[in-house]
Amino acid sequence: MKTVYSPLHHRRTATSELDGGVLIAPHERPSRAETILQRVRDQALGEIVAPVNFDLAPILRVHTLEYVSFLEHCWEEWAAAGKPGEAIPQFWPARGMRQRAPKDIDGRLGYYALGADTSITEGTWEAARASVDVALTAQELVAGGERAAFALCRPPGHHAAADLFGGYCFFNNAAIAAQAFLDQGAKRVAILDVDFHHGNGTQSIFYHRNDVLTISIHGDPDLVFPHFLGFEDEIGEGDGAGYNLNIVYPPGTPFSEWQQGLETACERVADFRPDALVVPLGVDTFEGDPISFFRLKSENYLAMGERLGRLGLPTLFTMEGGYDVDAIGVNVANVLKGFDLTL
Ligand SMILES: NCCCCCC(=O)NO
Ligand SMILES: [Mg+2]
Ligand SMILES: [Zn+2]
Repeated sequence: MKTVYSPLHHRRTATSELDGGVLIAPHERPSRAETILQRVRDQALGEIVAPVNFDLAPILRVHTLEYVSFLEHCWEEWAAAGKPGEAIPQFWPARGMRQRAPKDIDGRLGYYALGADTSITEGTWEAARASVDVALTAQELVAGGERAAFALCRPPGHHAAADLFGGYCFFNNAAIAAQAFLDQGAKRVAILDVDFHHGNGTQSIFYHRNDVLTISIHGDPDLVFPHFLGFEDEIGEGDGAGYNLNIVYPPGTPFSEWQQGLETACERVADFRPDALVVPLGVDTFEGDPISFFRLKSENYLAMGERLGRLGLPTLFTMEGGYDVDAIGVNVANVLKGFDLTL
């Protein structure tokens, strides 16, 4: 399958991530994308394609104008305020306070952030836009007849909601691509998130709709980020009731357990009869991942890809998490290889 990649991901090179009370070198770093790209090339998985540049219209089908404008101008406002470090939120509209975006940049950062783990830096806007272009270019390949395409997105997207950033995400690449399928005539799209973390942004974007089925298999939010969404009783609301499925697993879950969730998810996708499948592909389910607690092994990603391929659907993969940089290339390529075995 083809891979879409943009070197503009390098414009997102943050130097600080708040973790454990200190600022660390971010887990979500440029070497992740470069390692995956090298493995895709070494394995000759398919052509590497540069993205087409899209305007804001597809982004605004998912994200609010106020939020997009905040992201575009945040860094310049932060720098103009004379702040010494990277733009990191400190204050939130907590319970009992007014849920509105103030004028001050500190207040605006907290209003639009779901956590303090994700800084905004000079170049973040450009990299996030390019990551959307990568996803939309891959979506066009699939809509144009390719059985599957891999959007090597960086920064990732599945934690980003209509007006929220965090968990290293700014624009929800997978949601924007899913909406593009619908805007081009698809009746139903399924999103099956295999990242270790709950795709809270994706869930909330489509929570009241029945034209997008959102499924996520992830670590128990009672024990891990995003902490406040992703529980199994979240099934959708209104027209969307029954069109959201969360499958939650505990620490130490091996592939033999995890794949039962994948089977449940795939059967739900098949029942939904979508015109396209979007797979937010995080490989932080890996046993060596530094911030996660599942125990998948590299060879398991072949079986993961093969099961997804057996759905027989036009499929778009969007890169999400995975922070064992030594293993990320092998693990991502194994999903794509396993998928291609079913062609
Ligand atoms: N810094 C808190 C954890 C962020 C998780 C990022 C991720 O991999 N999401 O899928
Ligand atoms: Mg997931
Ligand atoms: Zn993740």
